[in-house]
Amino acid sequence: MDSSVISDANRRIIRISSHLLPPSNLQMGEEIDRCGLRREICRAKGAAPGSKVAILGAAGGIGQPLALLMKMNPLVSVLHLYDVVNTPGVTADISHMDTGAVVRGFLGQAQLEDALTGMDLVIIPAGVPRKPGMTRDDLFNINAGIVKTLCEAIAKCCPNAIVNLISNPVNSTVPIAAEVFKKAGTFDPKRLLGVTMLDVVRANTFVAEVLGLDPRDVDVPVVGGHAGVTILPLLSQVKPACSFTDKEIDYLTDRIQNGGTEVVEAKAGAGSATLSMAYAAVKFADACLRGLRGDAGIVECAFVASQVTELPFFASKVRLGRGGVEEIYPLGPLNEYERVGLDKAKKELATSIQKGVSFIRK
Ligand SMILES: NC(=O)C1=CN([C@@H]2O[C@H](COP(=O)(O)OP(=O)(O)OC[C@H]3O[C@@H](n4cnc5c(N)ncnc54)[C@H](O)[C@@H]3O)[C@@H](O)[C@H]2O)C=CC1
Ligand SMILES: O=C([O-])CC(=O)C(=O)O
Repeated sequence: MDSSVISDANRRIIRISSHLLPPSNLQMGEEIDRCGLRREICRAKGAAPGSKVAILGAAGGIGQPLALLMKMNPLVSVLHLYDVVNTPGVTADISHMDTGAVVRGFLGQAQLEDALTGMDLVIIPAGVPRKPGMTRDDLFNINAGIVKTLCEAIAKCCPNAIVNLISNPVNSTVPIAAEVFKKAGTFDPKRLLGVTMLDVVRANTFVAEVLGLDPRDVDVPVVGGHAGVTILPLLSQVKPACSFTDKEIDYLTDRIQNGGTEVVEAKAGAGSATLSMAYAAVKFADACLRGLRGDAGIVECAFVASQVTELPFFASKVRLGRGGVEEIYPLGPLNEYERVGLDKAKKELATSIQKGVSFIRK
């Protein structure tokens, strides 16, 4: 086991760079803080109110800024950072922030169960990102196995946690997670949410640009899924109420559906959206945490098990509450342009969902 990681579960605590405290100096059961002092010397802090949150893939391009932003979230009392690489450094760094959440790092498969035990919310940005020329589905072969392994551990260690799944292709990874949970007997459709918030964030931004408004005042429902034509912005339902020319509708639909590719191409091989995704993930996680706390009227779009269409999973507006997804809203009236888009979206989604399901059932 790597001893350079902060881990209460092993009663082994190192709060500085591991090179200052060689792992070989530590015995199981020893508790040492940054000055080499035993932990019992430090005065105990009462348990802070708030939720316990784990990020799986916390050392990655999304994971690091996501960890930073979750450490700043006052609804978080404990923040567990898990990855297969680099968590000691990320954890040491983030843990110096003078905000309330207690941060602990976990490195490698051997510490996955400790990372998950007791968590209320698990956010998963683990997995490989796209390079130019790839589709999200091209990530399936690697990311499907990663999501499977992580979800098996969630089913075992925190079966009641809310899961926010970011890893692509979301249209397939959410069905994979559902199948893993079903196999383990822990599936609760209210608690598994594919994160499509970045599509909404982009849609709000691009629509606000066209309308000459502040994006914070704009609300665009984006339904369907999270890849290409499955990303369906409902421009007829934008708030505040407005109208668009045909040219604006074509431009906005194309830009929203291909926002991810725009970033992948601009990064030219260095990955996909990370900073805007971390922002979107935190916006979504914060909504889930406010729901868990019992706040009323929290509505966001997410890719969930659904009966809104004939497909078993679909992204649409959902109301979040203490149990996770408490209500799934129908799509509302669609215009002809959106009905055509919906048919295209459903066709591709059906294939992607089936691919995820078959990966586990095979
Ligand atoms: N849902 C959405 O809207 C979006 C999804 N994504 C997806 O998020 C995923 C992550 O993207 P980035 O952070 O940019 O990639 P990245 O490569 O920078 O980071 C991924 C992290 O996952 C870790 N990882 C790999 N295998 C793991 C395992 N078995 N357990 C735990 N951690 C593991 C890696 O070590 C790495 O630190 C990609 O699949 C990407 O396509 C990206 C942007 C938006
Ligand atoms: O495009 C990608 O590969 C990453 C992603 O999902 C997004 O930015 O929407």
